[in-house]
Amino acid sequence: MPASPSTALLLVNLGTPEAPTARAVRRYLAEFLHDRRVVQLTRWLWCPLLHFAILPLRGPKVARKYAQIWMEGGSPLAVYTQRLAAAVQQRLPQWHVAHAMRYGRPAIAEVLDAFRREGVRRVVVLPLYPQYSTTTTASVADALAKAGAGLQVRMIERYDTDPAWVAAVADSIRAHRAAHGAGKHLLFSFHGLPQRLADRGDPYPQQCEASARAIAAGLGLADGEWSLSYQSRFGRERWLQPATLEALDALAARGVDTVDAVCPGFAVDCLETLEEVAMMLAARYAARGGTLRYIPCLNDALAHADALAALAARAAETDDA
Ligand SMILES: C=CC1=C(C)c2cc3[nH]c(cc4nc(cc5[nH]c(cc1n2)c(C)c5CCC(=O)O)C(CCC(=O)O)=C4C)c(C)c3C=C
Ligand SMILES: [Fe+2]
Ligand SMILES: [Fe+2]
Repeated sequence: MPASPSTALLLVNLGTPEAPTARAVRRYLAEFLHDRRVVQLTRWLWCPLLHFAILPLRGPKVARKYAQIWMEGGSPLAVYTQRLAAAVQQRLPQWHVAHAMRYGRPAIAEVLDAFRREGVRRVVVLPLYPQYSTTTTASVADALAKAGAGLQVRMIERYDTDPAWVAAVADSIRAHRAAHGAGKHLLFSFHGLPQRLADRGDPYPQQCEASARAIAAGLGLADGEWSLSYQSRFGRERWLQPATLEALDALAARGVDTVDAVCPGFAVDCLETLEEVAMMLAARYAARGGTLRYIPCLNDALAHADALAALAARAAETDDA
């Protein structure tokens, strides 16, 4: 695209609490879990359950988890998303690059308002979810439909097998293994999803499989040297299988003493990678006599920023064609 100051790139992530406190976590979860894309139960059933059971119980419990990973600048998801946007801005000097959160702040609507005030006319929106899901990517599209009036908005729906992104993840795994030693097995752990949504056509699991296969191929791994699982289950219904916790228990039972775990569904590190995988699941693996080495997300790595900037530039060129 002919780069012009009237074009902007908006990186959108999920959102995260403003503080590691029960109150802030309740506020964040209340907005998140009222989204019908995320929870589809009818309101009369879901609202009492949410307000009188889930938020009061989960607020303090989850706040304690956030407290363990909190960074000087805030929640890791917020800090790394901000740094990633700054790194992408360096690669696209002619563009306005900003980030927003689907839940909480900076809100998508407020960033789009700022763009309008700055004279932006075209916005490429890149949800920081490599794999499309109705629960995440489509929810960003909903927010854009409400807040995007007067702007020419183009959303990048997926980048699950984008060659530059795949190479960036594969290189980060290779570098981590070179520095810390290679585990006997590489586990790709993706955020889970209710099986019901996959049965209704959510393409998320197929795209997770495509990402894992492409990254494993980039690393030259044979079939038995890697596997895929789904983490972060919420609620009681059946989620995608196999669950990461059970996959790790099975690897431990097989006597696999060192496992490398990587989470290529998460653009940046967050509660689900840093607390659940790198702390909780690693401790559980250690209790079974093994070692789980967590390989961080791409975060604000140069190769990540390059891959996302190239995706944005291509999306804008497609518009011009
Ligand atoms: C209610 C069900 C949930 C669905 C469906 C879901 C899908 C989904 N989520 C992500 C990415 C992230 N989720 C994060 C946290 C998180 N997710 C849920 C629930 C669902 N997610 C909850 C309740 C929470 C909050 C933590 C908790 O209470 O356990 C995060 C991390 C946020 C942070 O602040 O660090 C991310 C990122 C994807 C990609 C996805 C679709 C498949
Ligand atoms: Fe409610
Ligand atoms: Fe989630």
